[in-house]
Order: sequence, then C-alpha cells, then structure tokens
Amino acid sequence: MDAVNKVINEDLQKERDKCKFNVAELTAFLDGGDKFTQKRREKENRVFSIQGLRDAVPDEYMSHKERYENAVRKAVIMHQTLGTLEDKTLTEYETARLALRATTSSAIFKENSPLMLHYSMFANVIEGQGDEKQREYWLKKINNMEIIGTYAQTELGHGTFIRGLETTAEYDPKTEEFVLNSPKLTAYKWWPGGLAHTANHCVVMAHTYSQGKSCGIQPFMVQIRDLETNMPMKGVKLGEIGAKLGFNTVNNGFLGFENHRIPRDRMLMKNSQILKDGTFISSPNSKLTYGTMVYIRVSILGTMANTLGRAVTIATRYAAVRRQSQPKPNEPEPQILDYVTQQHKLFIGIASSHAYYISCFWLWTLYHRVTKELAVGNMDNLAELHALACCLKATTSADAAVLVERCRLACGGHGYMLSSNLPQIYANVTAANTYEGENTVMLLQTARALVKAGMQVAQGQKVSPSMAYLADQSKMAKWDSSVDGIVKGFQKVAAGKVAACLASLQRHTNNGQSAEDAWNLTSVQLVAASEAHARVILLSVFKSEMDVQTLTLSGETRTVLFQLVQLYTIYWALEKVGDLLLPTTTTTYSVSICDTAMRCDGWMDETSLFEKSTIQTSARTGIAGLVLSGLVYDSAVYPELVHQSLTSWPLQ
Ligand SMILES: CCCCCCCC/C=C\CCCC(=O)SCCNC(=O)CCNC(=O)[C@H](O)C(C)(C)COP(=O)(O)OP(=O)(O)OC[C@H]1O[C@@H](n2cnc3c(N)ncnc32)[C@H](O)[C@@H]1OP(=O)(O)O
Ligand SMILES: Cc1cc2nc3c(=O)[nH]c(=O)nc-3n(C[C@H](O)[C@H](O)[C@H](O)COP(=O)(O)OP(=O)(O)OC[C@H]3O[C@@H](n4cnc5c(N)ncnc54)[C@H](O)[C@@H]3O)c2cc1C
Repeated sequence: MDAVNKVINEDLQKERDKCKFNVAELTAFLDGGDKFTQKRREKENRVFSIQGLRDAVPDEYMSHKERYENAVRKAVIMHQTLGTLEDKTLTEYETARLALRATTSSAIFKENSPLMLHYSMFANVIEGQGDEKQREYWLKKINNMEIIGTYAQTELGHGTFIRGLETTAEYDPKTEEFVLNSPKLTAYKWWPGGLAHTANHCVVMAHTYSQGKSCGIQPFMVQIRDLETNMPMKGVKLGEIGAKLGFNTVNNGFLGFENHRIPRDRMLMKNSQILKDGTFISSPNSKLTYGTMVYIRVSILGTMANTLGRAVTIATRYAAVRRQSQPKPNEPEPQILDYVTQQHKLFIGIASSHAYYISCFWLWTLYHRVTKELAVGNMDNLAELHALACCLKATTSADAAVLVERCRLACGGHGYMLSSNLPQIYANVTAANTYEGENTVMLLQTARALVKAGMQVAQGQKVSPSMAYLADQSKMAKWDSSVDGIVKGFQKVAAGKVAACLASLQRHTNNGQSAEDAWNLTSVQLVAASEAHARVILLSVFKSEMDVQTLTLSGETRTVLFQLVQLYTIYWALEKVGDLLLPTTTTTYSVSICDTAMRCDGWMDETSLFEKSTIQTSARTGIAGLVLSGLVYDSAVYPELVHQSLTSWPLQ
C-alpha cells in the first residue's frame, strides 16, 4: 500500500510544485479576504474533524430507511458543531458570501441533509414574508432548532404554475381562523424537502379566499407534526414521495390537508394582510410573495460553483495521478493530464467554477441592494433582479450538469464508481435544472424582459443596465481576438436574437395568431435569446470583475485568473461560433471569427490563438496547478478526501 500511496502523492506533488501563483493569495481573493479564509477554514476543520460524520458503511449499501436515519444522525452532529450559522460580526452580504464558500465543506453534508430546506428556504421565507412580530417570534425558534421546517409550494399537479396551486386557505371570520384543504389529489403538496418525516412546521403556499373572493397565493406558517410525538396533526396527511435520482436523504415528502384549522396570525403578513373581519389588503406587488425563490436562484449560482469545483477537483487530481497508454515508444505511460483532449475536458470546468463564483457574488450585491430598496417600497430594480436570477440560474445549472458529467467521463471506469463521488455530485447538480424554477420556464421569464427591453429600445427608451447593450447600434469592430472583442460579439448575437424574436412575434400576430400563440410559436427562439443574454452577462461580469478586483493581486495570480477568463471566453466563442458567424454580426467580424475558429481547432496547440499568449505554454501548469494546489476547492480536507477516494478506487 505504501508503494501505491507514494506513486499517487509523487505525481500529485510534482504538479503542485509547478504552480506559479500564490495559492494563499488566490484563496483569500475567492473568499473575500484573509479573515474569511480563516473563518471558513475554522468551520471546515470543525466539520471534517468529526469522526461521527464518516459513514461506517458506504451509504449506497444501506437501505432507504437506514440512509435517512444516518443522515438525521449526521444532521444533528452538524448542527451541534456549527450551531447557528450566524456570525454577528459579519454584514448580511459577507454572511451570504461566506455561506456560499463555506458550503464547500458543509455542502457535502448539508445539501443531502433532511434539514436542507430548513436552512436554505424555511428561515428565508419567514425573513422575507413575515411581518415584524412574526419574524421576531419564529426566527428565534428556527435558529435554535425548536422547530424544524420546510417550504411547501409545489403540488402533485403544479410546480411551475404557482397561480394554479390548488391547496386552499379559506378565512373564517367567526373563529378568526383559516381552514386549509387539499380538495383533490393533485392539490397534495409534493416534493418539499424534509416534509416526509423531519419537518414539524412548514410554510404552505395556498390559494387564499376571504369574503367569498380569491386573494391569490399567500404564505402560511403551519404546524404539521406534534412536537412531542412527531405524529401528524389532526387533518394533516404526510408521507415520503419515494426514491429519486439523487438527494435520497433529503426526505422529500407529500402533504394533504382535510379541514385543518390555523389561527389568522399564521398567514405571513409582511406583503399582504387579511384583517380580523376578513378584509384583504393586497401586496403592493403580488410577486413579492415569490421573493424566497429569487433568493435561492441567486444562491444556486454559488452552489453550482461549489459543486462543479468539487467535481473538477476530483477529476483533475485523478488526471494527474492516472497514467495510461504509450504514445512514445520506450517512454513511461504519461499522466492523462498531458493529453490535450483531457485538458480540453477539464479546464473549462475550472474556469466555469470561477466564473460562477464571480457572477454569484456580483448578483448577491444586486440582490442585497434590491432587498433594501424593496424594504422602503422601491420596486424599480425588482424586474432586473428577477430576469438576471432566472437566466443565470438556468444557464449555470445547465452548464454545470454537462461539465460535471464530463468530469465523470474524464475519469474513465473509475468515474463510474460511486466511491469517486462523481455520480452523486452529478445526481445533485442536475436537479438544479428542475428545482427552484424549471430551466426552460426560467429562460422564458427572462425572455419576457428581453422582449420588453427590445421594444423600449425601438422606441428610444432607456432599458435596465444589464440589457443596455441592446441599444448599441455600433458596427462590430474588426475581430481582435480579445476577450472584450468576443463579449462584444456575444452582445451582437443576443441583440440579433432578441430582434429576431420581436420580428417573429410580429409576424405571427400579423398572421392573426393571438399574443399567447405567437409567444408559444416563438418560444424556442425566445429561450435561445435568453441563453445568449445569460452568456453576455457571464462573460462580461467575469471579465469586468476581474479587471477591477485583481488590481491588488500579484502578477502571477492575476495572470492565472486572466487565463481563466480568456479560456472561458474563447471556449464559448468556439461553442457558439455558429451564432457568431450569423449575418447579425458584421461581415468583417464573421470572417475574422471564422479564421480564429479554424486556428483554434487545435485547442492550445502551437498554431492556436494562444500562441502569442502565455496560456498555451503555462496552461498545462498554470490552470491545472490552480486545482492541484487545492485552490479551486481550497480545503485542507480535499486532498485527504480525494486521496482516500483515489486509494480506495481499484488501481491499475
Ligand atoms: C446548503 C446547500 C444547499 C444546496 C442546494 C441548494 C438549495 C436547494 C433548495 C431548495 C430545493 C428546491 C426548492 C423548490 O424547488 S421551491 C419551489 C420552486 N418553484 C418555482 O420556482 C416555481 C416557478 N414558477 C414561478 O416562479 C412562476 O409560476 C412563474 C413561472 C414566474 C410564472 O408566474 P406568473 O404566472 O404569476 O407570472 P407571469 O409569467 O405571468 O409574469 C407576471 C409578471 O411577474 C413577474 N415575475 C414573475 N415572477 C417574479 C419574481 N419572482 N420576482 C419578480 N417578478 C416576477 C414577471 O416578470 C412578469 O412581469 P412582466 O412585467 O413581464 O409582466
Ligand atoms: C430535487 C428536488 C427538490 C425539490 N424541492 C422542493 C421543495 O423543497 N419545495 C417545493 O415546493 N418544491 C420542490 N421541488 C419541486 C420543483 O420546484 C418543481 O419540480 C419545479 O418547479 C418544476 O415544476 P414541475 O415539477 O411541476 O415541472 P413542470 O412545470 O410540469 O415541467 C415539466 C415540463 O413542462 C415544461 N413547461 C412547464 N410550464 C411551461 C411553460 N409555461 N412554458 C414552456 N414550458 C413549460 C417545462 O419546461 C418542463 O419541460 C423540488 C424538485 C426537485 C427535483
């Protein structure tokens, strides 16, 4: 066994020794500063030092029930170790940023936890939907685990269409209570994490009626289990929805009501209210009720960064230690990391993980600004936040699922082993394409905003900052192969697609189609326009944030970060070269792209676009070094975990 460990460490160490940048400096940069790195590491080391978190038997050999019980056991340990996550010395933004990076460690245990929804949505929905008195009363109980909750919105019959939800809450002024019912099987809540056996409270989104009139979808705090016996309350039916592709310890369940009565003050009344006599006071904006979903969509960018970061760390380290084939006679088998095809599979994952981090922190800043504006009744930037959260959640989760699967494939047979952890990471990441807003639906939401912005541009009106490029009528400058040049190209592509959608909508309505049918007939183009817009945001934010945020970093660290920006940008230029060649861009631009695309075919070979830049010579060491130095996932734990999973893998 020693000989084997020595071979693995030797190769891994050799790669790490080639790293040319300051690992500590880049770690602190990603964490938001040295103080955050220290706080994060303290949290991670506390978690990973707990022996009780290690499974006696791999959980894939446990029954469904045993896996759940094991997950509850670990969730309790996690909570006892981490306590309330609150660190009163941090601002709200800093707390969010630390939580995103710190989930690197706790994500492994928390994202598969029966308490996932308690931590991720239950507290947030009370924060966002409860009035002052309700926040004061419930948040204390939530933070010290006096109650365990979840977010119950989706039903068997409806997930996307919230206005179609069938659970009802009818106000009874005689008793000043709401009566909850699930009138049909399709009205049963279906999916909420922790609902099956773990949560004893939940926020229920229900179609509310008072004085014989609909009051739309409103949030209610509902106790569903007895706190002593943990048995369902009277008029409450609960159960497990069954085995899934992943998240099999999150305890997703179903919930039905039969004349279940709750006091009036259980309606969360920050945005809308129902008075004692049944008078309904509606929210200034009915979509404020959807606020928690925006919060989770923003955090999903960070979850995708972490999840992809974990997968590409495992795959790149494997590529450093796996030796295979003999392209040169009489020479030792090379590390598979030396194959350019292997670099092509993995380096985009490293670059994307960093791009998602940077975009997530950028979007968090907007989220916190808009949340403060909403608190004083200013709704001006809510639509922009919603549009960005929708298309970025959809695009990062779709890309991350593809890239995590690519990491698995890059590890050959060993990637197919559950002991690699890559199948489990894939099962979790692909769920993000569906939860918190199915991706197609999310892209169509952003398309609504893009079509509206396209029409405003046509009328010479100002549009939101993220869509201002739609108004840029300048011709494309000659292709200069710079990142800014490519970003400009993507802006032209997105503007062209939005214009094409407007023309298509117009054509269909001119042919007598209703607005709804015209929208449906154009919807494939609308999704493509929304994806193109998301690509503009991801590329431009990655570049602009790096321009600003890296000024204080050392030369080598700035170099490797800009190599990631360059790789990410040119990768997507090649992926979408068909769009970039479309007539919507100027001829000069098209020809130059075509020329570059052909020169890039070799992808980092001598004739590539990178020949003048350092990327071709140092990419192998620079970018790979980023991972092998433990940076992409800087956690003292990972080498050990990865080493352990590597050593437990069947070796050649
Ligand atoms: C610790 C580790 C954690 C790791 C794991 C991560 C955490 C995982 C956590 C949870 C798991 C998943 C939990 C869930 O899935 S909860 C359920 C999520 N469900 C959804 O997201 C449902 C999606 N559907 C909707 O949001 C809506 O139905 C809709 C698709 C937006 C349609 O709504 P509606 O029909 O009312 O609206 P319209 O399309 O007609 O649009 C009307 C206008 O409203 C604007 N709008 C819509 N939504 C919002 C919003 N949220 N905020 C602001 N504005 C909004 C929309 O833009 C329209 O405006 P316009 O001006 O165009 O008219
Ligand atoms: C792992 C996981 C955890 C979850 N946790 C929770 C939770 O804790 N709480 C909770 O409330 N929910 C939860 N959900 C449910 C989740 O939010 C829904 O699955 C999601 O909102 C999609 O709704 P749906 O399943 O009804 O799919 P549907 O909306 O039925 O989508 C099916 C197909 O129809 C298409 N479609 C639907 N509407 C449109 C449209 N208007 N235009 C074009 N195409 C459309 C979609 O694009 C998709 O291809 C979870 C789901 C998963 C997978």
